Amino acid sequence: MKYSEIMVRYGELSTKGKNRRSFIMQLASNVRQALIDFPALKVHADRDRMHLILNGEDSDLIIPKLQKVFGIQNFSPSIRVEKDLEQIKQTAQEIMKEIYTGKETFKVTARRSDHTFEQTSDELNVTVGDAVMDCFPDIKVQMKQPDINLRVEIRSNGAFLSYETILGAAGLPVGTSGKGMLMLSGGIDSPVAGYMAMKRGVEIEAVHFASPPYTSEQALQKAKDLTAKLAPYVGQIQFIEVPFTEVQEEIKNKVPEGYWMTITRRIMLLLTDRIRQLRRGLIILNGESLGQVASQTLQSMVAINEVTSTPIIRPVATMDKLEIIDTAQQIDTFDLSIQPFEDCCTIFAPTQPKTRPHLDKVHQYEERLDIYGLVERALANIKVDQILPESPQDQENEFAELL
Ligand SMILES: Nc1ncnc2c1ncn2[C@@H]1O[C@H](COP(=O)(O)OP(=O)(O)OP(=O)(O)O)[C@@H](O)[C@H]1O
Repeated sequence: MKYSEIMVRYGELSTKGKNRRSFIMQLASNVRQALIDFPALKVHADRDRMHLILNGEDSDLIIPKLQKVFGIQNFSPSIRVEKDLEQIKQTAQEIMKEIYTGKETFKVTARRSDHTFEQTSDELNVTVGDAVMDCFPDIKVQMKQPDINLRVEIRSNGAFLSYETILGAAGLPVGTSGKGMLMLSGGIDSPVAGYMAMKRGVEIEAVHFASPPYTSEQALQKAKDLTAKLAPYVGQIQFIEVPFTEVQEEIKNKVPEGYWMTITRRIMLLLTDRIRQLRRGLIILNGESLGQVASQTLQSMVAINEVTSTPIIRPVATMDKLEIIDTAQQIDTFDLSIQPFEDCCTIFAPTQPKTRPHLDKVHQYEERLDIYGLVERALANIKVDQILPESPQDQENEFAELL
C-alpha cells in the first residue's frame, strides 16, 4: 500500500510533565538520525503525536528502522487524501479491498481535530462504515476488539486513513538521560547491558580493551560489529579502543597469579572512568551479572569497584543467563557474541583467580606497578571510531563473501 505518512504515538513521554518538550525534541532528533537515509522524509513533532511525511519514500524500508527508536509506543502508516467525503469513502473501500479476506470483523474510528469539517466523528463513522458495507455486504461490525480498526482522522491539512498499529520499541528517547560509558567486551552480556541502558534513555559510548598481539584483529572487529548492532537504536555510537597490552604484561610480570584478574579489572575500570571524565559521561555501564564467574562475586565487585565513586550501572546484574541470551537473540547480537575470538581477559586468565580478593593485598601488589604511567600511556593512545548501523548493503556483501 502506498502510504503518505506515518503517525507516531509517544511512549512514556506522556507522564513526564515539564520535561515533555525536551523529550519530544530528542525523540524527533533520534527519528531524523535513524531515518537519515530517506532525504525526502519530513518529521513534524507536536505535543501529542509525531507525523512523518513520507514524500514518496518507501514505508517498507522505514518501518523496521522506526521500530528500533526508543520512546515510541506505536505508530500507524496512513494514507492522506483531501478532506472530501467521496475521496475518504473511496480510499476506505480500497484499503478494505486490499486487507479484508472475508473473515475479519471491523469498525471505523473517526476523529476530527478540524471542527469545520462537514461531518462529526459519529457521522463519519456511519458514512465510512456504510461505504465499506456497500462493497462487502456480509462483513461483520464489531465495536470491541475488531480484527480491523479503520481509523479516519480529519486534520487541518487533510484526511488520514490507517488500519495498522505497529508496536514501537517503547522506553525513553536515547539522550534524555545523559551519557554513559559502556564497557563492551566481545561477550554476550555487555551488548545486552548497552541495549537495556539505551532503552532507558542513556546515550552510550563503547569502551573496548584490546591487547594485540595477544588478542586478534577479529576480536576487535567483533566488538565493533556488536556496536554496529546497537547503533540502529541511536544512529551511531562512538567506539573507543583502549590499548591494554602493556598493562596486562606488567600485571602478569609483577602480580601473583591469583590477583591478576582483580587488578586487571581495577585498571580497566580506572581507565574507563578517566575516559568518561574526558568525554563528559555521567556513569559507567558494564555487563557484569551476579555470581557467574570469579570477577562477579560480590567480594570481587567490591574490590574492583573501590577505584571509583562514579555510579556503575549493571543492567543485567540480576538477570538469569537464559534471560540475557533471550534478549541477545532479540537484538541479534547472540550469534556474533558466541564467535570464539579470544578476549584480553581470557588470554591472561589465571587458572585460579581469587573469588574473595583481600583489599590490603590488592593495594600491596598494585604498589609494584606504575599505575599512573600505565594509565596515561593507554589514554594517550586510545582510538575513537564512529560506528554506524550495518546497512543492508553491508549485509548483502557479507553474504556474498560466504557464497
Ligand atoms: N575487553 C573488554 N573491554 C571492555 N569491557 C570489558 C572487557 N572485558 C570485560 N569487560 C567488562 O567486564 C564485564 C564482565 O566481564 P567478563 O569477562 O566477566 O564477561 P565476558 O564474558 O567477557 O563478557 P560479557 O559479560 O559481555 O558476556 C563485561 O560485561 C564488560 O562490561
